Amino acid sequence: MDSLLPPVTHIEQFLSAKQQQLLMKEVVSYPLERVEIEVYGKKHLIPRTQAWFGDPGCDYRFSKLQISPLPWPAVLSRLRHKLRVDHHFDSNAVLVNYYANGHDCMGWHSDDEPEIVSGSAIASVTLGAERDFVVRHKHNHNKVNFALGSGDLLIMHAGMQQVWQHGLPKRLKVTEPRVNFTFRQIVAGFYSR
Ligand SMILES: O=C(O)CCC(=O)C(=O)O
Ligand SMILES: [Fe+2]
Repeated sequence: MDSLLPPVTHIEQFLSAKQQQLLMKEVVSYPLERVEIEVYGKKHLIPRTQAWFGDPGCDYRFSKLQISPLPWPAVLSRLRHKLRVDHHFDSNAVLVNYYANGHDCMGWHSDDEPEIVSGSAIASVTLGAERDFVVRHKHNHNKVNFALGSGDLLIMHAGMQQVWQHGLPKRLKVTEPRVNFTFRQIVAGFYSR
């Protein structure tokens, strides 16, 4: 696969204003954490906070940390259901990332961890401040920018993670928070035996 465009679908305003409001209200109660990760032997605090929700057994490994899922909160569970109904998108876990302002960010990576069902799609829902989500081809470095606004859905289709990386660069002029939810398909029990 050596295409010019990444295999993604961007659906603006997937969530209504009311749905966004309900979700934002719930996010305030999430136990968001700024975890410490080790990169090339050096410890860093991530430039954002996060929480991991999912079905039992859907553990996730982040740097050297193994994180067990918290049970699905009500509104997030409804959003998972809406993805299934509207887009036939099945997931059993979601990573919530909270970017307090444009100083918070996420570096280049692919969502290709071994506990993710190989070749599965990932659905990303955004709330709050609009931010650029940048995708680049692993080999030819072709870059594509998606301005993700509040309520938008971005589906990264099967096979994308093997060929493309993505990241959320700093945008120092942004003063408002942004929340992102990446719904994933995890191999349940991957780390428990
Ligand atoms: O915040 C975003 O839009 C990206 C999040 C992401 O790439 C991830 O959670 O792996
Ligand atoms: Fe990602």
